[in-house]
Amino acid sequence: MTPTKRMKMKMRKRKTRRPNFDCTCRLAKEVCQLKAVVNAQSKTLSKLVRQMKDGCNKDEQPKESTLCGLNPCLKCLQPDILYHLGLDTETTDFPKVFGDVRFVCMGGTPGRMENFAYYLMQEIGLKINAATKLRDMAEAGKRFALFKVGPVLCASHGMGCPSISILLHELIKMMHHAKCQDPVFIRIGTCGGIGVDPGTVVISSEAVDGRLNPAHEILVHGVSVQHASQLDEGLADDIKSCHDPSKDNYETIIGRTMCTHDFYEGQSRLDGAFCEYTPEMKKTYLEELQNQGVKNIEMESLALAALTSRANIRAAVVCVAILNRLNGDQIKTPHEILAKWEKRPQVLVARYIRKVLYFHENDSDWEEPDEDECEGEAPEKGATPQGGAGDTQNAPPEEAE
Ligand SMILES: O=P(O)(O)O[C@H]1O[C@H](CO)[C@@H](O)[C@H]1O
Ligand SMILES: O=c1cc[nH]c(=O)[nH]1
Repeated sequence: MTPTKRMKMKMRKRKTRRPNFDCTCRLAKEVCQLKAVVNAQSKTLSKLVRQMKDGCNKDEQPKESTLCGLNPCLKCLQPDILYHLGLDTETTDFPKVFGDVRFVCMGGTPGRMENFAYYLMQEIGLKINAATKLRDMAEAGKRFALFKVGPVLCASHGMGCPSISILLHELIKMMHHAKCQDPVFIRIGTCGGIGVDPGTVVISSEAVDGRLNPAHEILVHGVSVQHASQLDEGLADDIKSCHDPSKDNYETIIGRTMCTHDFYEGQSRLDGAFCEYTPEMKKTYLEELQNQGVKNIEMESLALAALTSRANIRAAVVCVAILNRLNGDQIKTPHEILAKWEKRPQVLVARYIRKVLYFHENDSDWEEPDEDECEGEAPEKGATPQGGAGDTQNAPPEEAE
């Protein structure tokens, strides 16, 4: 047989085998996915059994939350009404419903946070089947969206410090009433980069205002009050360590974040409805920010940093830069690319949460699942989990970008 004939026959054979191959591959993936979920759940079960054995005589129910510095009058509010979340302490048993919360993740839009909740469900092994539906727990408040995935709350915060402040007051009270222990608050968002490539993930070391002052200023009784806006350095490092340069084709950096109360003039844009400065003045200002170690600009970090540190809550801000402000103001990147970039902070934070939930110092069998075997993006809401051929000991397979 001539080499060309042999090749043609091989190709024909390959073609006829393809449907079978695809089917086996899909089946194998589904089996692995299921295996991983079962593994993750049996892990949680063993942990519970271990806790039961270890701590039968211990008092398991904490008496108070670990939060501090809160309003002393909270105990007099019976019920306490969290108006914008549409929840109150009379009709909801906070310790029962929210007592297990360990992470509170926030981002600007309800859609992003709903997607993130579904993604997390899969990543932390709580997605039993593709039809699992999440309920918006703050629907009655008609302001913010709130989803709960096991120990993780996912909330939308709208735009700007006034909006996120209202959410934070109510979430912090929720953590207090629910007697939560050491909850960690993380904002996953978008930002304008300063001298960084679009698509880069910036984790904030601290939040500063337009004067580079690391404080969130509010007016109380007409008097200016400033609250320090430090963020948790260790947490920022832990989240950064979840970036894997060999697999993630983008950079993750830590730097100062400037937080403004406006997207246009506050961020020295030239494309707002009003502009009373020159392009040269803008250039000088942004370059000064860059010289001072500012890596990005967004609009909520000051309030988040200040309110959480007042309550003794560890917090982080993880944002993807959707443009480099040194190169322009308008966001021209196509929507599909923006949507891809928006998932980068989510993937990083999901990895961090998985690590905290599934890694126990005493466990010798911790094994990061092999991401090479998992293909695809973080899924859209309600989508069937894809990829995940990794057979893991502890956690379900992780979706890679
Ligand atoms: O991507 P999100 O979380 O909405 O955050 C950023 O995007 C909004 C401006 O477009 C501001 O809220 C800013 O902080
Ligand atoms: O430039 C930007 C982009 C996103 N969010 C901001 O606040 N500014």
